[in-house]
Amino acid sequence: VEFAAAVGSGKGVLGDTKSINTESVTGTYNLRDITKPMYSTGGKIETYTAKNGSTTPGTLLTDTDNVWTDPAAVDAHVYAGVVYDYYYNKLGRNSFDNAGGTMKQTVHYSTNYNNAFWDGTQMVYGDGDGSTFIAFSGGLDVVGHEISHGVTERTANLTYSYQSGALNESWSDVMGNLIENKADNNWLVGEDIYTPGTAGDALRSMSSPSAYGDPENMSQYVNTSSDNGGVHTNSGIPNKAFYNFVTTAGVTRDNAGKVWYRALTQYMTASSQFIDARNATIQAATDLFGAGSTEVTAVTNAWTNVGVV
Ligand SMILES: O=C(O)[C@H](CCc1ccccc1)CC1(C(=O)N[C@@H](Cc2c[nH]c3ccccc23)C(=O)O)CCCC1
Ligand SMILES: [Zn+2]
Repeated sequence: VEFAAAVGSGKGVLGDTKSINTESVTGTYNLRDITKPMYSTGGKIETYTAKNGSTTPGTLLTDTDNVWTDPAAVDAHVYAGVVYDYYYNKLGRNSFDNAGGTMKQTVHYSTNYNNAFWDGTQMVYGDGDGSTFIAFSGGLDVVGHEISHGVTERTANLTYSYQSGALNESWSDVMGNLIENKADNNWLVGEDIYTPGTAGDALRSMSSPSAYGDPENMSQYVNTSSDNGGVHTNSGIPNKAFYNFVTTAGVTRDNAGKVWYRALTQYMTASSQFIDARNATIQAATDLFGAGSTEVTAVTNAWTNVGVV
């Protein structure tokens, strides 16, 4: 068969060896995953390299022996598959567009690029400068965060500024955390790719946003025009609300994810403010678990605790 699914191997950014879904094409291998349900309608996961330039998507990565030696590419590819699986299996969503759209990502964007982003159609990952950051695709929560921007854009499409932008940011942090699902119930964001020389630090904390100088109550909302109105800072308030909700006795991580996803896709809109997110998550929990449920009580208290009432 000319185009066949194959399984290769390679080391990720943190040096861990993992299997990779690739495509074999007469004597060479493409970094293309054709094993997902979306393949029935042509959807794939494809990983490209910008070769330290800034043209995307760049060049589809290939390899001659299916043993891959580009850690940033290995993780971008494998983690995109993990994100696809979460949305498909847990939330019934078929790729970022819910239409089985091919997921593309580009690694080695620019030089020493200390960031990653969703560009409206694909994920783009920098390599970091090696001291403040290492390759951004090495963080599963980061990959989940970026792909979730694609989900948000195709659903509520929360305007990326001020309160709606902070909600946009928070929903990406929440989904990234749910997908990463670390055993130690880690509530940090970007911990795997931030400051390789310092253990235990991160970009943000969802359980204690204030540990990183971010607000965790409406009374601490930061009025600023920088960073599109502080979207990466004020996200601490809805992030803390989610943390409150998911850590309430009787609320599971899977059910919390269902509530957050239903709120985003059924009730929130581009101009939603924090109060609208409160109402959307209460309504979603009511839809899913009933008016007097543990989940409804928990989510109501979660927002009240952060001063969104
Ligand atoms: O997706 C996002 O929200 C962030 C994308 C930011 C961006 C937007 C547009 C063009 C370029 C970059 C990327 C991430 C982020 O939170 N970035 C923060 C923190 C950060 C990363 N690298 C930095 C370098 C300097 C200052 C802050 C940062 C930011 O851009 O604020 C998300 C998870 C990890 C990286
Ligand atoms: Zn983001």
